[in-house]
Amino acid sequence: MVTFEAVTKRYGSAAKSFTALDGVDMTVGRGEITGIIGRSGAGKSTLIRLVNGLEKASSGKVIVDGTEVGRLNDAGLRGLRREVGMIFQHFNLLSSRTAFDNVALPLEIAGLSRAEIKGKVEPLLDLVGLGDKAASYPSELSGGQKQRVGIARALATSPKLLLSDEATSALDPETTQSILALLKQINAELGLTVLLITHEMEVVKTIASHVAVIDQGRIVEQGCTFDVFTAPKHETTRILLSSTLGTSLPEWLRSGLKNEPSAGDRILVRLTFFGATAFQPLTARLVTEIGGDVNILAGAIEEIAGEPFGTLVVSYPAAPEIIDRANRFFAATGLSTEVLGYVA
Ligand SMILES: Nc1ncnc2c1ncn2[C@@H]1O[C@H](COP(=O)(O)OP(=O)(O)OP(=O)(O)O)[C@@H](O)[C@H]1O
Repeated sequence: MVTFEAVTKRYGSAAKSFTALDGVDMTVGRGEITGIIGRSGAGKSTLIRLVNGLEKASSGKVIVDGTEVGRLNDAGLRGLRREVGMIFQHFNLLSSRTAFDNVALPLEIAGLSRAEIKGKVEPLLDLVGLGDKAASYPSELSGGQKQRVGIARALATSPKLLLSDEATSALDPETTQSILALLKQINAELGLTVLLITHEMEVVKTIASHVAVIDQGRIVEQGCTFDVFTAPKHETTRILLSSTLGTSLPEWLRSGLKNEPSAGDRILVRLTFFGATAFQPLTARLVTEIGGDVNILAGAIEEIAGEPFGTLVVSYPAAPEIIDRANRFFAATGLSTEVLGYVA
């Protein structure tokens, strides 16, 4: 649905330019929800603004549904923006208009009659759960309700693609979840492709089937969310994920970690459970296997893109025969493990 081919975007003059995107190659599959994550200033907004033609690539191609955005004239860009809806962090509603009239705005601009507009806006307000708020002004709505109006407005022109620019960043966690559920529902029911940018890993983990990680204007990693989140390859991805998944070590453990064991030390190992191993009582078997002296130090089970994923940090004596027994057990069960270090 969207393809970036060697896209570079420079801001400023030739004499003093800043490269915001640097050779981006990326694909957003039709009907999928794709998340782009990255730190502040990584280039996320620039990337999304290239998709609806608010910015122009300095080189390379951005292709949306077969059309190269950089080649469109003004009329072409207006057409593109009817095909590409957008929602924003601060909703961008007109405070002088009711919920109904905010959703109606793009249809008024497109020249539809009042009856046609009514026929479109009412079902959209119902879809986003605001059928009874048509006459309310933005000041009378909660943040979540305002974003629902924003979503209805973005859908008014029946776009094929929805861009979301930090759409849940101003919302509390519960409201965030309800908005994400709505986006997921719209994606499933209308077959709408969704491209969202966020600095919240939780958002990507909850709804995106695919993810791209951007760092200093470059895509450093991309793929299925489950694969990228459970086996991140790039350091930036690991850092971004460390605060979200139960994969980070508590400070009290991290501060005492050594690279080499001394006599009597314990080894710290992170076990990762997913797929078939997620539902087996492997920890209990590990305890039996190595003779009982296993401590569970940290752990979490969560869902990534709808699949269970668990991590557990355990320690046991760093004696060679015990490490051997544990390693044989890990190999036999297919558990994914990582030695984190040694503690006294
Ligand atoms: N119009 C502009 N002129 C000059 N530099 C710009 C312009 N827009 C963005 N930049 C710079 O390009 C870089 C990428 O900005 P961008 O807004 O795309 O990042 P971002 O990942 O969306 O960040 P944030 O999450 O903070 O919004 C930043 O260093 C920013 O300062």
